[in-house]
Amino acid sequence: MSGLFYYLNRLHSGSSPGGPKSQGSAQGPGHVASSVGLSSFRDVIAFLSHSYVGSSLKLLVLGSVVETGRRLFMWFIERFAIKYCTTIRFIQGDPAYEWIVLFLNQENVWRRSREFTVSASNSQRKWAVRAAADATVKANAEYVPMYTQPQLFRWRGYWVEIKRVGNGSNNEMPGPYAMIHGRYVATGASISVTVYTLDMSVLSDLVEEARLRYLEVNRPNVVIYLTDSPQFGPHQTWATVKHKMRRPLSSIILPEGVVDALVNDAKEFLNTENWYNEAGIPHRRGYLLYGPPGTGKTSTIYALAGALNLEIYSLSLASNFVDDSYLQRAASAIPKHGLFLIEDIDCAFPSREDEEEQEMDIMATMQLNIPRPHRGTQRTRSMVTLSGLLNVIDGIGSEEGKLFFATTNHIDRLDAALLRPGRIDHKVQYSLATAPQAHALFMRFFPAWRFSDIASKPGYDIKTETVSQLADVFSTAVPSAEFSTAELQGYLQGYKARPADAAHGVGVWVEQVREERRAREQREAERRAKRQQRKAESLAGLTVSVNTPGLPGAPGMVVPGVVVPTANGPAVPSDAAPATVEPTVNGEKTEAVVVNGTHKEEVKVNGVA
Ligand SMILES: Nc1ncnc2c1ncn2[C@@H]1O[C@H](COP(=O)(O)OP(=O)(O)OP(=O)(O)O)[C@@H](O)[C@H]1O
Repeated sequence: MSGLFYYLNRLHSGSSPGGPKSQGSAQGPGHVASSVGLSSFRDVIAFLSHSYVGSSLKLLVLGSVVETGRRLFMWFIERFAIKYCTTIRFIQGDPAYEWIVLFLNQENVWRRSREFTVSASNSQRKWAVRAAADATVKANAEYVPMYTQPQLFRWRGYWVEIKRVGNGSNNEMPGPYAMIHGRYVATGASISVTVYTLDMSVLSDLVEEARLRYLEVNRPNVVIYLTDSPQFGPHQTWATVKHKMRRPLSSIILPEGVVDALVNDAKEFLNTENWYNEAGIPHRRGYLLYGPPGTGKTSTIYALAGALNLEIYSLSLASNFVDDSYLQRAASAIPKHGLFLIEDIDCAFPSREDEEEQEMDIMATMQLNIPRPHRGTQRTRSMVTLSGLLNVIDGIGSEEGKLFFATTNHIDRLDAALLRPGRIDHKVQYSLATAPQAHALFMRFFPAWRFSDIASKPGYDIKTETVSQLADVFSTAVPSAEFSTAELQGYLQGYKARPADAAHGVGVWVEQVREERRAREQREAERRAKRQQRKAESLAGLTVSVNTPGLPGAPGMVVPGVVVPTANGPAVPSDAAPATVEPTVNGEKTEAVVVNGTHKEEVKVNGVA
C-alpha cells in the first residue's frame, strides 16, 4: 500500500516514478493533461512490472486460476466417482465389519500409517497391526493405526479406496454412540470401501473374498458375538467379538447318545431348508438345555457351534439395557445360520423368592419406615417381558434358518408358552455327574498314554495302579448325582500330575464340600427366617381390608380398617374410610388386601407368607 501512495503522490505532483521531474508546469494545460495521461499509463505499467504490488496481483490471478482448476478437477472427480465407482459401507457391529477388518489387515493397507495408539491386547479383534515379528511381543500389546487419512491400494488390478470414520479415527464422529439433543444416536465406527470400476461384481467378489478369508482364519475358533454395552442403532447390537478355541465334541461328557442326538438334529435342520419351505413351516429350531449349574450346557453349545461352523450370538436377558425392543433388534441382526444363544433365560421369569423381595421393596416405598432389604444376593431381574421374548423367538428364522438355544437352571420357572413345540423343539436335560461321567472325566484328565510308563518319573505318583484302576476308585468314591462335572473338574485341576492322590483323596474332599454346603444352607435358612420376620413386623400398623372368614367384612369391601398386628397379636379395628376393592388378585382369593392410598397389595395376614 505504501508503494501505491507513493505512486499516487508522484502522479499528483506530476512526476513519474523514478523518472526525471516532469516539465508540465512550463507548458499549456491541455498538453499537460495528455502528457500526464500517457505517462501515467506507462507509469502504471512500469509500476506493475517492477513493484511488489504487481507481483501480488499476478499471484492473485494465478491463485484464482489454480483454485478454479482444482474445483473443476474435483467436480470432474466427483462426476467420475459417481459414474465409475461403487462404494459400500461396513458398520461396526455387523459381522461383515469383521470380514473387512481382517481383509484390510491381511492386505496391509495401513502400512504407511505413522500414527498409532497402543493398548494392552485382549481377545477382541481390533485394527491391530503386527509391530514385531516376535509373536510374544504382539501378544502383549496391540498397535492400532489412527487412520486419519483415506488409503488407496490395488486389489486384483483395481484401485480400491478405504476410509474409516468414527471411534476416534477422525473428528467426524465422537464414538459408538453419543447423546445428541437429549437422545442417544448411533455414531459407530464404519469403513467405506470404494472400488473404481464399472463392474459391480468386483465389489461383491471383494466382500466374498473377505468373508472366505475370515472363515479360514477362524477355522480353529468359535466366533462369539456379544452385546455387552448399550449400543444404539440398527447395526449396533453385536459389537463385541470373542474367539474361543474350538472344543471337540468328544470332550463333552454326557450320557451316551445325548450329544450325537443334538448334533444330528441341528445338522438335519440346517440341511432341510427346502423341506421347511415346501411344508410351509417357519425354518427355525429352538433348543433348551436345562439342569443344574456346571453340568456342561454352555460347553455343549460351544462345541456344537464349532463342529457345525456356526457363529454364536450370545445375549443375557439380565443386562440392564436389554428390553423388548433391544432384543428384537439384536435378534433380527443375526445372519442366516447364526446361533442365537440366551443363557439363563429364566431371569425373564421371576421366582417366588424374587417376588417376595419385590414385595419388600414395595412396602418400603409405602413409607412404612421399613429398611430396604439387602440386594446383594438378589438375582438380576430382566427388563424383557414374556410377550417380548415370545415375539422374538417366533420371529427368529421366519425368514432365514437360525438356531435358537436357551439354557436355564430352573426349567420349572419357564412359562408353558415358551416351552411349546415350535418355540422349543428339542430339550436336553443335564444332571449332576453320575459314576460313568466321573470315570470319563478322570480318564480325560489323566489320559492313559501320558501315564503309561511313568512309574519311575519324578513328580508323578503312579506306582502300582493303572489310570483306569484309579478312575474306578475315583468314580466309586464320588457319590452319584451329588456334584456337578464342573465341581469335579475343579477338584481334579489340583492334581494335574498326581492321579493316585486325586483318586484316593476324593473321599476327604467330598466330606469337606458337604460340610460347606450344610453351613451355606444354614446361613440361607437364617436369612429367609429374618426376611419373614421383617415382613411380619412391617405389616404391623397397616390398614387392611379383610375378606377372610372369621374377620369382619364382605368380599369386595374394605372394612373400615383392620390394623394388622405383629404375627403374634390380635387384629385391631381402626376407623379408616371404606373403599371398594377387588376381592381377588389374579383370580385367586386373597386373605387380605393392604390398602394405602392408591396402592393395593395382597398379603397373607395369618401365618405370614
Ligand atoms: N458334561 C461336561 N463335560 C465336560 N465338561 C464339563 C461338563 N460339565 C461341565 N464341564 C466343565 O465345567 C465348566 C463349566 O461348564 P458349563 O459352563 O458348560 O456349565 P453350565 O451347565 O453351562 O453351567 P451354568 O448353568 O452355570 O451356565 C467348563 O469348564 C466345562 O469344561
